[in-house]
Amino acid sequence: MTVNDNTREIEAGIVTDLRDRMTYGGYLELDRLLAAQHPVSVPEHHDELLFIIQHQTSELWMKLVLHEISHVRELLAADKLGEALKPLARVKHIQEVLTQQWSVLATLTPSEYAQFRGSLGNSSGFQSVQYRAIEFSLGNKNAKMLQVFEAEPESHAMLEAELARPTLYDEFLRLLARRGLPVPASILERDVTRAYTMHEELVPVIKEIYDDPSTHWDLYEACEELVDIEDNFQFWRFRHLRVVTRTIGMKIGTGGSSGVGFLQRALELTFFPELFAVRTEIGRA
Ligand code: HEM
Ligand SMILES: N[C@@H](CC(=O)c1ccccc1NC=O)C(=O)O
Repeated sequence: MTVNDNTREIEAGIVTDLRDRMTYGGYLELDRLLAAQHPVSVPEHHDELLFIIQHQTSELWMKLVLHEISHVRELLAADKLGEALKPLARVKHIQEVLTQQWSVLATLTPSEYAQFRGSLGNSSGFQSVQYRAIEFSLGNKNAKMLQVFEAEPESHAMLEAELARPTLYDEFLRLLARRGLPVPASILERDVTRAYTMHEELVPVIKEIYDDPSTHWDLYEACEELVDIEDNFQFWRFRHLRVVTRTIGMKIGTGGSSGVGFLQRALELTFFPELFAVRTEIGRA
């Protein structure tokens, strides 16, 4: 019964005796999750908790991105393109959350950050193994990045495995070839431990899809999902760059890089070059 005291009645059916039952906190291991925020500044700076949580939530979403990209690659290898479109769309939405989230950290002023930046030592996002694995899985491979993880054998092994694995785009192009599209052999046989680079000969193959979407509808849809994913990746990089610029200006990074200049150069990278190059050709004779 709702009495007019603006209070919701707890229904009789609601389980309140939770001894020996699965609970919310138990299932989610919240005791461990919520005990993992340890500011290192002394005295503790109020805003360091924001900094930690922004990174930890990003790492949780990155874990899911990797999980989904792995799944998509397995589905593509099994010729299940239709099924792969759902997890691919999920990746895109996670990226949107990750990009939106920058606005929370942007409330950190340069003065506040300067008060605890010194406590971070040489730690840096550059050392994020999951971030590097996502970059690798999308085609931005670089064996030199493994050096950073030599002191962390598990991370090193994970990244080494990712380096050797065909990328999302490799799997997609292999599927195109199995579908009868004339994907050049030089691409299908490429050394997958190297960064993917532009292959001009692939552009007319992709153009076949864009010139006749109804014949290749699922391929067409997949190409556009990949373009969304590259766009979203660039939006994340750009937001990072802007937050870094407003927070530390032109200071060098804690990881030892030049800072803003180094991050700026990442904006020149591309995962799926032919999917962008084809746009110049569409509608041309
Ligand atoms: C005030 C906030 C931040 C500042 C000032 C900052 C600054 C920097 C700088 C200067 C670098 C270049 C490497 C270095 O020399 O340290 C870097 C790299 C990186 N940061 Fe941040 N960062 C911030 C927040 C974040 C957050 C919230 C994340 C999310 C996980 C993140 C992830 C990364 C990643 C993945 C890299 C490597 C990028 C690449 O290799 O292109 N950063 N950051
Ligand atoms: N590289 C940043 C420090 C930083 O942002 C950071 C430090 C520890 C863990 C993650 C970080 N995030 C991104 O680089 C800086 O130079 O201020």
